[in-house]
Amino acid sequence: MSQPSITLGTRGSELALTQTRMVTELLQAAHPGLEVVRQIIQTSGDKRQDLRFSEFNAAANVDKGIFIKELEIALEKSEIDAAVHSLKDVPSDLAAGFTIAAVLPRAPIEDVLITRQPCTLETLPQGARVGTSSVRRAAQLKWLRPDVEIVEIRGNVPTRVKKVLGEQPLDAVLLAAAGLLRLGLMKDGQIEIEGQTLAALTLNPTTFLPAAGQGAIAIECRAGDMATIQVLRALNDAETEARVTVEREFLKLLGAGCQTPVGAHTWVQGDQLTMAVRVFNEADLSAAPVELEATAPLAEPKALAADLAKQVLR
Ligand SMILES: NCc1[nH]cc(CCC(=O)O)c1CC(=O)O
Repeated sequence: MSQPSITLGTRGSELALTQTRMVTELLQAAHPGLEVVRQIIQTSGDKRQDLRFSEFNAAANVDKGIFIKELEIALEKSEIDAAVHSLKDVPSDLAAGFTIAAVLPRAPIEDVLITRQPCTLETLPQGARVGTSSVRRAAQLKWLRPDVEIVEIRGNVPTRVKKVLGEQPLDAVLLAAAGLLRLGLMKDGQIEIEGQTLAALTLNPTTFLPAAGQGAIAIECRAGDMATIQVLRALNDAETEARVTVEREFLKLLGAGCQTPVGAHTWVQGDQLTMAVRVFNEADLSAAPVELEATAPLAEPKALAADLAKQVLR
């Protein structure tokens, strides 16, 4: 009898490979004897790391799934059975014919402020130069600290961390805690990189709102592939699923992509799900954001998203 097997597609970045290793181990634990094969696929997002931030955002706006399109093509051709993604990078309006079969238990959702000396958003030096590749982070930081200068940075996570080192260093960079933790770069409020120690302040998600889906790993497959869906479903975390469903549904109802300046923070208390959102005006990032919060039964994440989206669009 041939051994059952599943082929996982992934991007080739260190973070993507780490996340795929996590999925592989969880699949093998849930299904003893299952063979898990890995296939690395380069995406157009990986090829465009040389583009400037604004050009990249323009490209990403036209083509929302810049980090996932090639993986979906491989799924369509049955070259892979499932694709492992950072959910944050997956468009909220998933292409037809695909489904997110499982989301892993969520990692910390917060953003992190990385500096050479310990520092907060309040004590960042006047006029500090801060690197980010996210309009959501840029808009929120400018809102809290109008004096800072946002510097567009690109590249993978370690490359971005290193922007606070070297010859003309930035004063700070902002990155997701999840990626730093998964890469083993951050521990006890510090980052160790190239023999240097940096300060890493985890930002309170009620003050600095994370991206929808931040910290969640999603596994996507063909919507009609029931055998694969069943295998993947064993890894799904119900609470994470409810939270990311409301966050992503909210983005979708706003017609927003991964580059839209929207922060969303969700939490679960008993059988109640709450979401706080902060929505900036894409055409005028310096305008005051709309800030709202609402609660609904945990079992009705889409109703909660619709309620908040209606209020924002009003
Ligand atoms: N867009 C890049 C990206 N996609 C997912 C993560 C981190 C891991 C996560 O949020 O799940 C990152 C890097 C970052 O924003 O710091």
